[in-house]
Amino acid sequence: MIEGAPAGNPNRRSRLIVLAGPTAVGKGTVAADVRRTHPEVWLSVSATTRQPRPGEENGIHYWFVSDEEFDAMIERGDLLEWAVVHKAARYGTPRGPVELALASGHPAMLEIDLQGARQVRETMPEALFVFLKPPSWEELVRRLVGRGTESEAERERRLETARAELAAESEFDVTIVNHEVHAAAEQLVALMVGSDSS
Ligand SMILES: Nc1ncnc2c1ncn2[C@@H]1O[C@H](COP(=O)(O)OP(=O)(O)OP(=O)(O)O)[C@@H](O)[C@H]1O
Ligand SMILES: Nc1nc2c(ncn2[C@@H]2O[C@H](COP(=O)(O)O)[C@@H](O)[C@H]2O)c(=O)[nH]1
Repeated sequence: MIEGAPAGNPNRRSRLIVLAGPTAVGKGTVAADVRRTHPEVWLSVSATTRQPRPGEENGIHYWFVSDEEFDAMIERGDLLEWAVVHKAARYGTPRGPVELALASGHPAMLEIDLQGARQVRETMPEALFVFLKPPSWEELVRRLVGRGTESEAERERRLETARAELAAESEFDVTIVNHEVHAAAEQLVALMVGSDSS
C-alpha cells in the first residue's frame, strides 16, 4: 500500500520519479518489473566504479567504469548527481540521457541512493521522490542475505547505511511498502505522468 501522500497535493504526479530506499528492499527488482511491464517508462542506467555481479551487463544494469573514467565524468559535468555509496564505490546518474528522455516526453525513473536523491531534489525539485520501504527490518535482512551477492562484512556496511536511510523516509513525497514486487511496481507507475496508467 502507498503509505504516504505527496506533501501539499495528494494527487501530485511527475514525469520524473526518483526511487530510493535501503539496500535489498527491492528497488532493482521493482524497477525491472516496471521495465518489463511498462516499456514506455525510461529507466536511467547509472555509472558505477563497483565490479559487476555475476549476470550484470554493461549498459543494462550499470555502466561499469574505472575510477579514472568516473573522475572524468565528474569533471566534464556529465553527472546529474553522484555519491560514494556504502563507503564502497561511486555511483552517478549520467545527465544527458535523463534530459533527452524528459525532452522527448517519456516518463523517466532514477533508482539511486539517499545522497543522490537529495542532490536531485536541489536541481530538479519538480521530480517526485518515492521511498521504497521493506515490510519489516527482519524482512530486509532476509532479502539481503537471500540475495547472496555480498560478503558478511559488506552486508554489515550496507545494513548500517540502511538504518540511516530508513530514518530519512519523511524527506520523500511518497512511501511504497514493497510487500509484493508487481504491486509495488504498479503503485510506482501510477505516480508517473505519461505512463500507460496515467
Ligand atoms: N517484494 C519482494 N518480496 C520478496 N523478495 C523480494 C521482493 N522484492 C525484492 N526481493 C528480493 O530481495 C533481494 C534484493 O532485491 P534488489 O536487489 O532488487 O534490492 P535493491 O533495493 O535493488 O538492493 P541494492 O540497493 O542493494 O542494490 C533480491 O533477492 C530480490 O529477489
Ligand atoms: N547516488 C546514486 N546511487 C546509486 C546510483 N545507482 C545506484 N545507486 C545506489 O547504489 C546502491 C548500491 O547499489 P548496488 O547495485 O551496488 O547494490 C543502491 O542503493 C542504489 O540505489 C546512482 O546513479 N547514484
